[in-house]
Amino acid sequence: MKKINIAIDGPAAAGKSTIAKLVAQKFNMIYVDTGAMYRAITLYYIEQETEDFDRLVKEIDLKIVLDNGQRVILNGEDVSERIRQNDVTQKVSYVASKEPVRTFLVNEQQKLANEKNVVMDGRDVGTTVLPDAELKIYMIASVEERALRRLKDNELRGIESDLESLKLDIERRDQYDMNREISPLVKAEDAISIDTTGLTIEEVTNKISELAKSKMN
Ligand SMILES: Nc1ncnc2c1ncn2[C@@H]1O[C@H](COP(=O)(O)OP(=O)(O)O)[C@@H](O)[C@H]1O
Ligand SMILES: Nc1ccn([C@@H]2O[C@H](COP(=O)(O)OP(=O)(O)O)[C@@H](O)[C@H]2O)c(=O)n1
Repeated sequence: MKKINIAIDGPAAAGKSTIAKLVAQKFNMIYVDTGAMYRAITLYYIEQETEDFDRLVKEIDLKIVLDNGQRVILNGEDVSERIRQNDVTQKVSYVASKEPVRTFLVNEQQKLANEKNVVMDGRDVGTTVLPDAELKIYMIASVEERALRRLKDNELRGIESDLESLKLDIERRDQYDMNREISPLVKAEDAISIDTTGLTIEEVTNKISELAKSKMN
């Protein structure tokens, strides 16, 4: 079987990470959550209280541990759970729109995918990080369904939220991500769109697995 890279992009809470993780497990590939990397820099931004993004990316000590899921280590501390909190979610799209932040992380992500065999999810993976990925998916779902899914996620994680605010937050973040100047969220021309509204996790995983198999042969 041929080694390939798979890029999964799309708006907030469309199911990208859930499906990317399962597809990676199925084919013994490495799963990379690029959103978590933007979230980690955002946490550092909140802690440092500075708008000097050049300084932030120079100083940051960010380690991505890629075994069995992904752990994010910021300055020696595992922040994998912390970066899901509301304060980070509120600011992440702003921080992710800054040029030094994007240049730094795209470079890190390209290094992670250098040997192929990764399933990487985010907003600009198919367009910017891995434009040569063998399979590109653009995953969408209705805002209502995405907000409901995130509500359940938050309940499980013990994060307080309500449906209406989640819907507003998802819409606001999508608008910001789609309209920023540098590598905005957009479907790559050669990406395959999958609308997961009303589909089960298994159905989406199977669909993408079939596509992946056809690229590996
Ligand atoms: N068909 C589906 N595809 C993907 N995720 C689904 C589906 N149905 C329900 N979910 C749930 O929706 C949530 C999606 O969140 P996540 O994978 O973090 O999305 P994203 O990475 O796009 O932000 C998960 O809790 C997952 O269990
Ligand atoms: N490749 C990426 C991944 C995330 N991001 C930014 O990081 C934010 C958080 O990404 P995420 O994947 O954790 O978002 P969720 O949909 O999981 O909440 C997004 O809203 C984008 O602003 C990005 O700009 N480029």
